[in-house]
Amino acid sequence: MTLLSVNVNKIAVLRNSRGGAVPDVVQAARTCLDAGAHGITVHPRPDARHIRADDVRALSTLARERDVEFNLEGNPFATPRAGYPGFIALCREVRPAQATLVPDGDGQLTSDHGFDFVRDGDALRPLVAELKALGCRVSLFADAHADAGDCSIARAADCGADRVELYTGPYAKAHGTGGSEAMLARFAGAARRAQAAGLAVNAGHDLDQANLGAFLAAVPNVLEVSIGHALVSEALYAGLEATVQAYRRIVDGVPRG
Ligand SMILES: CC(=O)[C@@H](O)[C@H](O)COP(=O)(O)O
Ligand SMILES: NCC(=O)COP(=O)(O)O
Repeated sequence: MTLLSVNVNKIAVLRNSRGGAVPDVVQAARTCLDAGAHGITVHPRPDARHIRADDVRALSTLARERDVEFNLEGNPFATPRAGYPGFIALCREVRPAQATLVPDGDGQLTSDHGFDFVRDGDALRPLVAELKALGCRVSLFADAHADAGDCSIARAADCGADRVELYTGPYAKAHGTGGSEAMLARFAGAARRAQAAGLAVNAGHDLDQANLGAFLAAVPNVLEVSIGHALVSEALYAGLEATVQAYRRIVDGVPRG
């Protein structure tokens, strides 16, 4: 079974564009949960361009009230600054059910790569251990490399992680082109290598209603997808409740009518 975690970053983008409190990020998250989302994801960034520390606290409270998973994503190596206490500090404070570590540069437009587990392993290991001691499940953002070479995804297990989140941007880009089948085979291989190393598999980035079904059909045992940009965009046309319900039908494997 694949769980749907809705990323509400983009609700905060809209709110911040006017500097007020509308739209309400917590109300949007509540609507998603009421519509069937299994959890909520946010990825606060050091420049606080969308989700802010206070949003993290409020959404964490909502997730606890609703007994659903709160997935906090971010770069554990980003420098804290005014308004951004740092990813690990936020995890210490709110203890998310899942902490997903992502190797983004501070000014990056969006996430576009996973960890290099050979290079980053020694730095990740103590952070993963601390997060697990806090009670968080730990997932590491990972590329689906074409082969099982030195940067093999299986090395995420040596860092102590519970899961990897496959960075699905390259698949989304290839979807609908001639390269889609090869890309799906690449992701299925990466998932199998991770699972063989004892890691469970999540996936996310640029997944949408058009590409999600084929991904889940081809890649074995994806436990969770986190989806934000496309879902919030599609909700502009169809409404948030109906859009979340449409994603639920896809992750639940309900054939499209
Ligand atoms: C790790 C990942 O793929 C998402 O968290 C994505 O980066 C969302 O971040 P933005 O909403 O800032 O693009
Ligand atoms: N981890 C991926 C995520 O939370 C949402 O990514 P996107 O759907 O906004 O690209």
